[in-house]
Formats: sequence, structure tokens, C-alpha cells
Amino acid sequence: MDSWVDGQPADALSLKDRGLAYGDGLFETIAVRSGQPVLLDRHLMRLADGCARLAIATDLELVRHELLSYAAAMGEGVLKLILTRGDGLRGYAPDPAAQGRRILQGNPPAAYPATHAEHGIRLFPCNTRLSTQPLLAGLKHLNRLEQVLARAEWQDSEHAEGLMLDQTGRVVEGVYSNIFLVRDGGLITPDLKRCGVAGVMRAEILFQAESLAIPTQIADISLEQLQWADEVFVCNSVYGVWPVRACAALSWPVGPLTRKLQTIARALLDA
Ligand SMILES: C=C(O[C@@H]1C=C(C(=O)O)C=C[C@H]1N)C(=O)O
Ligand SMILES: Cc1ncc(COP(=O)(O)O)c(C=O)c1O
Repeated sequence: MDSWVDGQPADALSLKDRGLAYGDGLFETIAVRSGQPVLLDRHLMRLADGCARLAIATDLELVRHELLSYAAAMGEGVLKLILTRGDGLRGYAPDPAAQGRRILQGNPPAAYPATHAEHGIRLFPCNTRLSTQPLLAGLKHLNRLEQVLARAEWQDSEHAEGLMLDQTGRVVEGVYSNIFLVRDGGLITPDLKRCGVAGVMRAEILFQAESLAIPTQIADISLEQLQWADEVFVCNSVYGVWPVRACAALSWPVGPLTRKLQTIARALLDA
């Protein structure tokens, strides 16, 4: 399907776009099932937070309308929205009058091996560490060089995802996922106030767990805590939940709470 720029079919973009020049923008990667964007409200909430924190001007109702129209035309697949600050001249200073540029791209459904979800995955222990930047923490902004470096650390198919730590060695997230630990029947996921992307699926899992009276905790997590977890899983808004079986010398069973939340995520993504 053709990409759209500001609501119109397009196959080119201005060379002055600040997304290209400085990574000055945000993105959302959204699963589309039966013509509907999955977890749309959560994606729009994160986008609105990003626009407010970066002071990018955009009409979020128009964005919603375009996402719905584009998804309806796509049917099935993965829809990527890139929202940049629009054009700029040389120099970092943003134009206060700039209007955000909306780019929509349709991709086929993700084709991950079924074994990732069924039997679990191995995480590659990435050497690339995440930098601390509270002003950007949680946002899905366009500056993703840390993830690019981390993902380039392994090429084998034995590892489906990587584990990323911050500068002090705290567990933060996967390269393209968030991480959860199960301990004594409850969930723990890293606090993302210093770095990391606050995933849409992470938010949904926390919500679903709370409505099932499963205790949840958002906290700093050490490698030692990871070692003592009863179960570990990763999640994102495209594949849902993958159990984690191993990371370097650590290993975990695929447990019942992971399976329960995986079933809930799958129901959302298969709807
Ligand atoms: C990096 C992108 O999006 C992330 C990657 C995946 C995936 O590969 O499963 C899913 C969700 C996204 N947060 C992208 O370029 O779309
Ligand atoms: C660095 C990072 N963390 C977490 C996620 C998961 O986010 P979501 O659940 O919104 O897909 C992603 C998605 O790509 C990501 O790139």
C-alpha cells in the first residue's frame, strides 16, 4: 500500500525534514487486524505525551482519523506512523510555528517464528548500554541509535531479542520490547523514568494484571533480581508476549503467569 504524507499518497519526503536531520520526531508501530489499529487509544496517548514534551504541534484528532482510514484500507499488517516536527532550516532551533508532518507506512504482518511464542526465546546480553535522559525517557522518539548498535551485536537466529541495561547495570528493556519478571505470583517491570520506551503492550499488561488482581510493581531491577525471577517475558505491540527461557548463563521456565498474559495479549492482537 502507498505511504501517505499529511494525508496524501506520497513516495518522497522533503530533504529539509527535521526527523531526518535530527531525529526530531516520534513514531508508533501499530498492529492492524481486520482493518482496525490495535490498542489505538494507548498509541495515541503515548504520542500525545511525546508531542507535549517535545512541543511538536499536531492535530491528534486528525492523526486518529488518518490512522483509522489507513488501517481500514490496509486490512492486516503493521502500520507505522512517523510524526516529525516538519521542515527546518540549518541549525537546531525549532520553528515555534512549525506543524508536525504525518507519515504513514503500511507493512505486511510480522513473520516471527511461531516457536518464539510457543517455546520462548533466548535474550542476547547486549553490551550497548542505554543513556540516562529523563527528558526523553518513556517516549518513542526517533533517536534510536542505541537500539541500532544493540541490534547489530548479534546476527544468529538463536537470539530473538537482546537485553539492555542502563549505565549502572540496571535492567531496562529489550531492544524492541519491554521486559517483565514474575516473582511470587506478582509482576515487576523496570521503572522507565531515566531511559527506555514506555511500551503500549507494557501498559496494557499492567492494566490487565491489575484487573485480575495480580500484584504489579514498577521498580529498578538489578541483574541479581533477574536471576531470581520465577518467570521472565518480553512484550511489544506487534508480537504480544514472548516467554524468555534464557539470557547468557541464566535460565527460567515458561510459567503459568506468562502463559496467562500471553493468551490475553494474543486475544487483543487476533481480534
Ligand atoms: C522498530 C520498529 O518498531 C518496533 C519493532 C517491533 C518489532 O519488530 O516487532 C514492534 C514494535 C515496535 N515498537 C519499527 O521500525 O517499526
Ligand atoms: C526500545 C523499545 N522498547 C519497547 C518497545 C515496545 O513498545 P510497544 O509495546 O509500544 O510496541 C519498543 C517497540 O519497538 C522499543 O523500540
